[in-house]
Amino acid sequence: MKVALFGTSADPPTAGHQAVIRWLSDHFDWVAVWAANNPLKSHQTPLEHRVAMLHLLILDIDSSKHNIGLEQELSHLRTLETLEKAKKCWSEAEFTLVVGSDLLTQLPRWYHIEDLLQQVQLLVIPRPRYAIDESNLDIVQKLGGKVTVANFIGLDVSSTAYRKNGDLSALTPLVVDYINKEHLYKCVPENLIC
Ligand SMILES: Nc1ncnc2c1ncn2[C@@H]1O[C@H](COP(=O)(O)OP(=O)(O)OP(=O)(O)O)[C@@H](O)[C@H]1O
Ligand SMILES: O=C(O)c1ccc[n+]([C@@H]2O[C@H](COP(=O)([O-])O)[C@@H](O)[C@H]2O)c1
Repeated sequence: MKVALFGTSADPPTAGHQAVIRWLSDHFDWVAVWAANNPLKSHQTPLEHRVAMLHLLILDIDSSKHNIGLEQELSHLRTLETLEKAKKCWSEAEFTLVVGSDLLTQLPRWYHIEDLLQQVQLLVIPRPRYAIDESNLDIVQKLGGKVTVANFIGLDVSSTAYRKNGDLSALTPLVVDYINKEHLYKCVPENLIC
């Protein structure tokens, strides 16, 4: 059984995350998704809201395989700990850690990255504005990464584009409704309540 592991800070989750998850659903037996805090970043919204938005984002995906799970119990600051939890859930699985190409430069700073890379396949999703640089790939491979680059290009949207510029095209309607209902991200230009 091939399990894709896709963690996100989901602050907020975007149409870009949704497109990645949809693509993973077509290519894996099971897609495990969770919202996590990132020890290398600060977050604007409490994790419980980010989980709720991620749930709405996944609900909206029409997957004929019904193989997408919001596996919030996997959430941890360190992906190595997430993997340990995943191994308890799916003892016979082959795990593929999924990251966008922007994370290639960050990965070497992750906790015990060599241990992690030894135990998973690494799938990199090309992302507009983050060209895959051979030297970054090389560094990850030297750390033991068994890297595949997906034949799928992510959307040109990001959580930052919403937080900083109020780019609503980054978000899906259910997530926009949730943000409005819960009065989140009050300082983004679109919301004008700061
Ligand atoms: N549009 C996208 N295409 C491909 N991968 C993406 C896309 N958006 C996010 N990802 C990947 O999803 C994972 C979670 O990303 P994250 O939640 O940090 O989104 P983000 O838009 O980069 O957020 P921020 O702008 O806050 O840094 C990372 O591996 C990231 O590379
Ligand atoms: O293991 C680590 O040291 C580590 C460092 C930074 C990020 N991560 C994980 O990477 C995933 C993507 O994070 P982000 O902030 O880019 O959405 C998420 O599951 C984080 O918990 C993990």
